[in-house]
Amino acid sequence: MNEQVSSRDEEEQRLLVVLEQVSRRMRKELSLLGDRREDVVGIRQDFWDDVRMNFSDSTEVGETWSSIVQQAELLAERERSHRVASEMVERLTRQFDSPYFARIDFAEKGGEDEVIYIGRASLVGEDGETFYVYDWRAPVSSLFYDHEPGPASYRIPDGEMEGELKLKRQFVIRGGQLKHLFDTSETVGDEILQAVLSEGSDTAMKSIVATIQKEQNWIIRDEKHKLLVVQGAAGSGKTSAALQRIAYLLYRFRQSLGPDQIIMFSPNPVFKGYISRVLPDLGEANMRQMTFRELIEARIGRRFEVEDLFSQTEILAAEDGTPEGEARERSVRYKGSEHFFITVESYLKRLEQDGVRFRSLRYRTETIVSAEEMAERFYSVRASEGFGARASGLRRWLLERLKAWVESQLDEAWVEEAAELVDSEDIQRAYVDVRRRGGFHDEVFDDEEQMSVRLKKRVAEAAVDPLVKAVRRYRFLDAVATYRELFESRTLFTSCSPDGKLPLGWEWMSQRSEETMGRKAIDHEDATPLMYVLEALEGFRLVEGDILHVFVDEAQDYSPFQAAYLRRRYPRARLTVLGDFNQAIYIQSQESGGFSGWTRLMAPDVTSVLRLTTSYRSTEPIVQYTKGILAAEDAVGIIPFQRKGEAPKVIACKDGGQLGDKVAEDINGLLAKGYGTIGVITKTAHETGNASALLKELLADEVPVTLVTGASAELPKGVSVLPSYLAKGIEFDAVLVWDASSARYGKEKDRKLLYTVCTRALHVLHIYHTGEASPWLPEQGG
Ligand SMILES: Nc1ncnc2c1ncn2[C@@H]1O[C@H](COP(=O)(O)OP(=O)(O)OP(=O)(O)O)[C@@H](O)[C@H]1O
Repeated sequence: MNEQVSSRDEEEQRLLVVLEQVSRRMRKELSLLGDRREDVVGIRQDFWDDVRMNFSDSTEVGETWSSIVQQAELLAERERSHRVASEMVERLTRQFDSPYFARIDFAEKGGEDEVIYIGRASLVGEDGETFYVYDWRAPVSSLFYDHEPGPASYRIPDGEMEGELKLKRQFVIRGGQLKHLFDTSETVGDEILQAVLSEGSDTAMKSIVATIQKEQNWIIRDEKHKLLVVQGAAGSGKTSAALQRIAYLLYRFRQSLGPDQIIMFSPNPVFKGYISRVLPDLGEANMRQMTFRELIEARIGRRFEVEDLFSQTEILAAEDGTPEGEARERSVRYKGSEHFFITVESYLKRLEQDGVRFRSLRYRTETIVSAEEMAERFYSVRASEGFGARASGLRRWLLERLKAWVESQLDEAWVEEAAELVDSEDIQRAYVDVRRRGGFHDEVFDDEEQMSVRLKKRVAEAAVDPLVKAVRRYRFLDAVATYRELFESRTLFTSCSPDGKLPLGWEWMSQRSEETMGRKAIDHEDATPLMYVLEALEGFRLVEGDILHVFVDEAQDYSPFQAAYLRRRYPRARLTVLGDFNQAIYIQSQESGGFSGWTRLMAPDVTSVLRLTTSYRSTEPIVQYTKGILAAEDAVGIIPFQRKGEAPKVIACKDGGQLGDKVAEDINGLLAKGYGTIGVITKTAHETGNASALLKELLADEVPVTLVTGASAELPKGVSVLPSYLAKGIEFDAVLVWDASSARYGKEKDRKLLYTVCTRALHVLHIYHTGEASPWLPEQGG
């Protein structure tokens, strides 16, 4: 019997032992769950029976109340333990399917060999001491990811545990059956990684626990740095590593960190849906997810019409080459820059002395409090108190002024007249009010008088109610006017700018802000600076101090200004920032080469910049081909993972009609071959509409064609037609590029966009074009 066969037998035996343990636990949990479920249902049904309802006097009411509270608490407790038990059952079900994926034999220095099995979750025997399986996040498990057999060590709370790694074995277990077993000398065996990567893609991302690579493991387990910046090639596993890192942090700091204290910034709603299954599959709850757009909407979207990044991109593409387009592009680049951030910062410093603009409180034509009075009050508080104390002081004072104004109006004719006209419901309320205050007793004879005062007061209060609400929300600060001032006064701008200069095109920007903000429209490039000014004036009262980890994916697409804003908004958070400068497709961040805005956010000693170079997503021919799209110096650090596949194809078409026909034919062929997800990627949303309409016409009804828009949150199986910027971060079995002609992708700035589009492919890449092909497509394609 050779060694491999005997170890297979042994492992099968051992698997049975583990599965027996899992099923024992399962039986126990299920019976507990059954009991608890009955409990919960029982309590719900008897809830009101067991509550002693008695409202005859105040003591009885008190007792009734406490018996309600008691029942509710009991119910909550049972429901909580019911939830915990059902989560446990879910976990055990997953464990029954595949309890572990690796084994390591490790001997501590001078110690015995220890056999350790590693899985998605740990499994401890009923004695509480036998570790059948270790969680992949346990300290000892890092041996599996970091080392080959030989001398090895792993981190423990008070140092390093050194020893020798004697065996490293990988398993594929599915449905409780041992499918494959490999002993490996590589860090993590290529066989399994090959197998995983050759699978068809799904509509949602999968976890990579069993095949995490060494460099990825560093990202996942880093605890030392406050700012982790990862530059990684397309498909190198940045997003995967980020999600595994979240799972790791939730495990490592489970006493002090919850999923609601972690926030992930995603590039678009489609991506949000795409990654939402990974953490639940790992048995953890999802972190909060947001797009930067949602942040803007929440902060200023209710009051203004704020342009989004996608519309801005489409407009810039449409106006490309025109003088208007060039001026706009310059403004977009500038307003995202660090130069502008510093300018705004020093403007804010000046505003501490003077210059904040306010909005008067007016009722009809009467000014209740003028902007000048507010300014005087605001600046009467010492600057050292900060904007926050000044603004909240002013807010309090304004609320009092509004109250006083209500009192002062009671004898005014407009109030008296309006009070005569109030409806019966108001009279009723006034009556209740007066009664509550002790009115309508025999000895009191001014009830009528009181009623009338009450009614008048209600009238005056209702009149200023919108003002009170606005003051509560700090609307008296005119952030827009304050911000616009920077583009109204040349001398003001130059005095704040770090080099004392106006940016090129300042006049154009000045005119533009008059046109847009004058009609309550905010260009996307103004949204973050405006938000920043607004929040600064309010003293950053809405900063989210409870967030402890912020993850930013596709970080190359954020402007330095946005990076600085996020840092400010989450002051206590550690940042994990992941991106690829080769995929910087938005004008707003191209100036900074994609990253400098991030790497300078924190001090160098708490910052770590890491690189991921191996590209796992695409086959080797696709990686080699897409490297050729980039400038030679940008393509240097991209290494394909060796996985075979067909060479990408470039297909010339006579015109749009022929292009549609050929793509449709291609789709039929690919579906027949079993490819589950096919992405037809256009440059802009405008083309997407046409392409999907055409394909729906050409393809049989049963072929599922979905038009993916900015609002979609789900990526379906079958054929998705989507614009380039919504394809960010996601992947398809086959990518069909819709019209990569030189007319569409001819400029230098289209190069990275084309690269981003083509790198979405796992197995098949077909590039269609009409007329001349994009100059960025490498020769060897056809
Ligand atoms: N260690 C790994 N084991 C298995 N699969 C992996 C591993 N690392 C990455 N992959 C796979 O490679 C693909 C790309 O990963 P991911 O989306 O995380 O890369 P990315 O760097 O964020 O890509 P991009 O920047 O192009 O959006 C995914 O299908 C992922 O599952």
